[in-house]
Amino acid sequence: MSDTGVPARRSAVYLLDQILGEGRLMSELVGAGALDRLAAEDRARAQRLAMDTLRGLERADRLLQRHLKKYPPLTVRNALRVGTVELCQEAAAHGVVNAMVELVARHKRFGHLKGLTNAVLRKIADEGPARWAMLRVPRLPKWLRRPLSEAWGAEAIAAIEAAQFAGAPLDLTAKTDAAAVAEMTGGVLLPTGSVRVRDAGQVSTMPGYASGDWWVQDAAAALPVRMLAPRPGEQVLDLCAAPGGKTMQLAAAGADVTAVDASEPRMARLSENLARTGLQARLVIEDARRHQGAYDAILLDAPCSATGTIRRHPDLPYAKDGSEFGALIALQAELIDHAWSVLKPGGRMVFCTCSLLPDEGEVQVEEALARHSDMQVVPGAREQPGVAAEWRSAEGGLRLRPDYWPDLGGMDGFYIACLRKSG
Ligand SMILES: C[S@@+](CC[C@H](N)C(=O)[O-])C[C@H]1O[C@@H](n2cnc3c(N)ncnc32)[C@H](O)[C@@H]1O
Repeated sequence: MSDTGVPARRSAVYLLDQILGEGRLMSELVGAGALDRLAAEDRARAQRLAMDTLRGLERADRLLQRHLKKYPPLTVRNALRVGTVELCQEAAAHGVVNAMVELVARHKRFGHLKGLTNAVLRKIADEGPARWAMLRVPRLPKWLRRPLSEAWGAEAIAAIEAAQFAGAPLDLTAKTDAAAVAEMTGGVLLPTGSVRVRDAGQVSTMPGYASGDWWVQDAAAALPVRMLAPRPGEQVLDLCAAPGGKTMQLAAAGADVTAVDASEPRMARLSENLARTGLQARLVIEDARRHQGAYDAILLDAPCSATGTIRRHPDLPYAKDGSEFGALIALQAELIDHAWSVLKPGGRMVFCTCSLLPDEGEVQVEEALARHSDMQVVPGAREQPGVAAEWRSAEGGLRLRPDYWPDLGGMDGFYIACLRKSG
């Protein structure tokens, strides 16, 4: 980080302004170059500060409320929030306060609020850390909490929120030898075969990254391909493939993979990932609903609300409001129906989403079964190493939640079902 820490903190505040004020996603902002002018270390630091602040936003606001008669403009409020979260996570108080005061002082319109920033953050430095620990685990915004509570119950939501507040470790999928990857990265081998690394630094400098021995993939996200169980030489279609975590698993298993995705920039990342890992797939940039062919097996990782990934993407509940979910659910059904038309009789398809909403999982499969008389669920596909019986859902799929594996550090929320077409 730069000496003063001001550039990283200023960028963290900018990210928060855009997420909380404009409803933009962190990935969109970073992809559009919001952090390009920072040094690599500052880029990582800015993102970490913004994400930590979003995870702790409710607590930060409660502490700040005590010292503010009225809310300052969003940028200053966000500077106070970042400072509060840092102070309560035991960063050196003088560094944080000085950096935040300097940042506000240099602001073209709000420079006059530097005195307020200084006074408030000094009070937070004195009493904030002790109070922070006594505040409740931050809750999801109501628009998302309500449907999730209806689906999983109050106790589960509290556990899911605790998992989201805790954040996520780094999970890796090995190209060939998971035990060797655990050894080289200092990680632990998880029951399902992924490798988990705690307190990982910069991914690209970790052992085995440049040589393509592994790729980053949450343990839950690694299960759909295990359930599809691709065989060497099989014609496998990976629909909605980018950036390619599952494509690489399919290719590493020896399948003949066609990867389709509508997004050119995301497909460029898939291409880079294949080059780094020395794996091969045929890449097609097109709308999956137009893709033609006849495949032995299909993996459909459909676009969804991504509500299962909030541990890693705490911006999502703030940038979104659920208004686009209806269109996503309709698109998922269209994708299932089209994928089914390019699956050979006797073939199998795994449908999955990184969502916690049953409408994007269990219900989607129940409705697909009603539309397709030649579709059956393959409940046996769930019998994978490390997969617990409690994760099984009634219609034959697998329901994964962030509050599972509490002692191991959780997992992303996912829904997965393996479907067979009558032969
Ligand atoms: C959940 S992500 C896929 C993640 C990927 N399977 C992996 O494991 O890395 C969903 C993808 O669907 C793509 N997508 C959305 N609508 C699409 C469509 N109509 N046709 C093809 N791809 C689409 C998005 O570009 C995005 O890359």
